[in-house]
Amino acid sequence: MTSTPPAPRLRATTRPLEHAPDLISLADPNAPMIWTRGDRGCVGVGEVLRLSFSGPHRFTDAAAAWRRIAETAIVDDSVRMPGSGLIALGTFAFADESSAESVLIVPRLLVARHRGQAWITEIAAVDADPAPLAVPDPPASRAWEGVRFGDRALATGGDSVASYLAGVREAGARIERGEFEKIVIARQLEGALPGASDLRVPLTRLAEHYLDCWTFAVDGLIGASPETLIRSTSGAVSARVLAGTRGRHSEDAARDARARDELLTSAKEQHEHAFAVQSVVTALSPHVRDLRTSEEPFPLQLPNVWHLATDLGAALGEQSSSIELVGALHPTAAVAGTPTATAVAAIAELEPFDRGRYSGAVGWIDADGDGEWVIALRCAQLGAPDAQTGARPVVASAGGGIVAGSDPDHELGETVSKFRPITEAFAR
Ligand SMILES: C=C(O[C@H]1C=CC=C(C(=O)O)[C@@H]1O)C(=O)O
Repeated sequence: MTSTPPAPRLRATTRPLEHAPDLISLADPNAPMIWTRGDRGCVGVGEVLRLSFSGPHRFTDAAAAWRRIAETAIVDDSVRMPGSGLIALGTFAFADESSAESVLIVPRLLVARHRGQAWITEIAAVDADPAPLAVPDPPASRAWEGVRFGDRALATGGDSVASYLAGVREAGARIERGEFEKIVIARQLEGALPGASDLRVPLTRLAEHYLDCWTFAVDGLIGASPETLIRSTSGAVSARVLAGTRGRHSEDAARDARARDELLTSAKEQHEHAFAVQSVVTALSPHVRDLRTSEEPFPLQLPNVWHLATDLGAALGEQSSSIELVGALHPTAAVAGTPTATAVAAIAELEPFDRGRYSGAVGWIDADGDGEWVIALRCAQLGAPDAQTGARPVVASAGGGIVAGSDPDHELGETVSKFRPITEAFAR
């Protein structure tokens, strides 16, 4: 279960920078710590504190541990922007039983920008010597040979695509029998990243192509997610719910427009989307006031897919930190199903792997508990380097919502579109 060392007392000092540096270029090529979207975001350099959590109480444990650290910290912040002062980046596993660690990491230096403004934060134990408040030089470029992905070998030795299709068919049969209404079934790809690869290459590609997504790298989890689980800033809360997908046809404008219109008018996709919105509204309602949603689902255009999207806004009704809100919302019907508990139990039965952090949460939290968290989608997890070759395993995951009438082959095609951000970013 969760194990946390006694929390050191931290000091965080934030000062403005005259120029906004290129964030990704400053990241550690081997272990990048990045959170960025368009002209906003931050890069962490070095690590002062790492807290690990696991099991069913990982969110409440993390919220409590962070509250203790924030309460005793000395924060000297002359910038006062979202993401200035004391910050931790984090990633949380999908399943209560997952063997993947959930972590909060406090970087030693954090360089951040928000539109035209930029700043630097130095964080250390109160009794440690302060580091200079200067932007470090970008690390030298390294090689990039890329990753060739293939279907992930099953522990049982079977065919992973056949196993995915069987899982989708079985899910459909259970929906017909009335066991649940919606379930999200995923599959995995795997590859090997050569030793000494520069992970700033795939991160730059993700950030440049997926402008409506948060590009992230936290503890080896790398991706670009379009789905905001929760953003909380000074009492205002927002979220973006996605469910319902069509692959893009960027080479053929008429076909692409048909795919979008089909998505908007499909009763099945609207039904699948409604489950996801309802799960967020139900989970968020006890924590907020004045909850409002966009009138109708709108088409969100990404380079690889169209999604049905609904934006939510509300006022925070009580003193919940952003991690507590993540814990209340997770897992939404966009990654689990409806009803939640039945769907989660069936996922454990029908998917022949531990999802790890895929479809969990990734984001950041500040000393006031404010933060931004997305659902960890369109992502891959890097493993430990091989002792001899230095190569690291990379596992990518993608899934889709199954409702009454879902077609297994269509669902398989949808996962191919959802893998594209990762397979293309990690290509040679
Ligand atoms: C589960 C995934 O996507 C979710 C988010 C948006 C649309 C989805 C869908 O249409 O099925 C999924 O609910 C994934 O990308 O692996």
